[in-house]
Amino acid sequence: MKGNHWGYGKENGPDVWHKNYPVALGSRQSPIDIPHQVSHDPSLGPIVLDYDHCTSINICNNGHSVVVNFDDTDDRSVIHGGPLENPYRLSQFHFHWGGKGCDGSEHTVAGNSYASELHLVHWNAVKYKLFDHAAAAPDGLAVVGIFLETGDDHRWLHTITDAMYMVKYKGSATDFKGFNPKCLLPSSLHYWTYLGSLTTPPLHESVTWILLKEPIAVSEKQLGKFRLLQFTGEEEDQRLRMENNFRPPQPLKGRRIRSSN
Ligand SMILES: CCCCCCc1ccc(S(N)(=O)=O)cc1
Ligand SMILES: [Zn+2]
Repeated sequence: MKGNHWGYGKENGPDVWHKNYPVALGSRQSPIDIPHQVSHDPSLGPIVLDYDHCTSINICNNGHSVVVNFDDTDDRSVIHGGPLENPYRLSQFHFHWGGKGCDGSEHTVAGNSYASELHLVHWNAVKYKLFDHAAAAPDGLAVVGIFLETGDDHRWLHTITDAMYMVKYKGSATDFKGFNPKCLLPSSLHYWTYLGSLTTPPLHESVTWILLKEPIAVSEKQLGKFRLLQFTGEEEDQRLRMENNFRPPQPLKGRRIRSSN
């Protein structure tokens, strides 16, 4: 049996990650709860997502989530503005979700969870040569978080859920070209922002979080397709349904959360 790798089960879940990743008990961990009252910062400009020339490459199951990877060898898809001092390159996006009828977002808003949370992961290629370097630096990453709530079918999400049959097992991947994540954005780009961390090991405290206030609607049927995925590989005896792959909110430890208008 391979080492006790981290996961979301009883034996290897968020409550024990600190054993192998002591930063789990650090001072800028994510996710967090966004309280009712957040200071509005008029100096915070709008976030700009320049994804018109983005190039998606593939969709894969990494044993923790379903991930769509992008070509980030140049500045073809970047975000800038808002709290960011540089443009940050889009590297990948992925989701976190719950079980049947259970919520699965990572961040919560005034104690309320959403059904799921989409993370658009970007890195500071101005200051760092490689994603892995940026992922370990305090100003290395910028992740845009979008809440998913259950409602009508999402007109563009089906292109992702339809591909999930091809990546059911951990370690599987398939081509996924021509997808522009702009189609997953809500109508308003109003956001909350704070300094935090990766929400999975290695839990590096390297993320400027930008959480969009407005959720997008997806249907229960579409969410159900996420749960066809498995944490386990095709060759493993255990068949573990991929669900509840979220870390609960962590202590704020005095951090300021700012709100765009
Ligand atoms: C040195 C390699 C680090 C790989 C970090 C991969 C990763 C990216 C984003 C997130 S999340 N859920 O905070 O958006 C978690 C993990
Ligand atoms: Zn994530």
